[in-house]
Amino acid sequence: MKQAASDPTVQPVPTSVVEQVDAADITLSNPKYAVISLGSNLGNRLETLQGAVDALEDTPGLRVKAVSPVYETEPWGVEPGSQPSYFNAVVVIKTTLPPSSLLERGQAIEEAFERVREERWGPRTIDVDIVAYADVVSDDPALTLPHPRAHQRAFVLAPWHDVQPEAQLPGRGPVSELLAGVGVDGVQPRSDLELRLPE
Ligand SMILES: Nc1ncnc2c1ncn2[C@@H]1O[C@H](COP(=O)(O)OP(=O)(O)OP(=O)(O)O)[C@@H](O)[C@H]1O
Ligand SMILES: Nc1nc2c(c(=O)[nH]1)N=C(CO)CN2
Repeated sequence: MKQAASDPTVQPVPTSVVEQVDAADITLSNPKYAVISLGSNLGNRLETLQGAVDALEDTPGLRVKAVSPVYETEPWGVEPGSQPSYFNAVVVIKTTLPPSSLLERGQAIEEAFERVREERWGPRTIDVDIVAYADVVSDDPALTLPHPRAHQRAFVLAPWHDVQPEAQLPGRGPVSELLAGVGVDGVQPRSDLELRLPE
């Protein structure tokens, strides 16, 4: 209902709030694709990855569009043999959540699986990384987009390439070329295992 300009109960809405609401409206009517990397090297790795896929699909404003094959991968960035091997997979989603809310949701899923942060690149029940969000490029340390190490990681590029062979990593180029550059050493498809796309 339109209020009379002289109505003393009507407070002006600050411009910053109007901008935030407008931004949220645009996001809501304009879902974006994003790519999420999942990794686990502690506990029941396959069950944990499936739990993370299901938790993503249970998120309001988020639909899982594709789930990659499962790979068994050598731990990256640490002394060889110092950690159990990982199971890795990539999930393509469509979402109305802004990047910051997607990060929060990923961190809540990590907490739900009792991930403990002890050392950099330490073993973990589950790691949920945002590889890319639409064509957003940002160097914010709290959420760097695309993920700052995704282009160096065969455990991200190989499963992503399986589900989106034509994909591009914003600012870095075609996933197929990045994968050819890093090679697939230490990254084995586990075709005996499968993650389910939630119904
Ligand atoms: N694209 C991103 N996806 C997830 N976290 C990110 C991203 N960019 C920045 N971060 C920040 O990185 C912090 C550390 O994340 P995390 O503990 O998962 O790192 P890690 O998985 O051990 O290592 P890596 O970042 O190399 O995968 C998070 O608290 C988060 O704020
Ligand atoms: N193989 C493999 N290595 C890693 C992984 C991972 O998911 N798979 N995650 C890391 C931190 O995100 C560090 N190293």
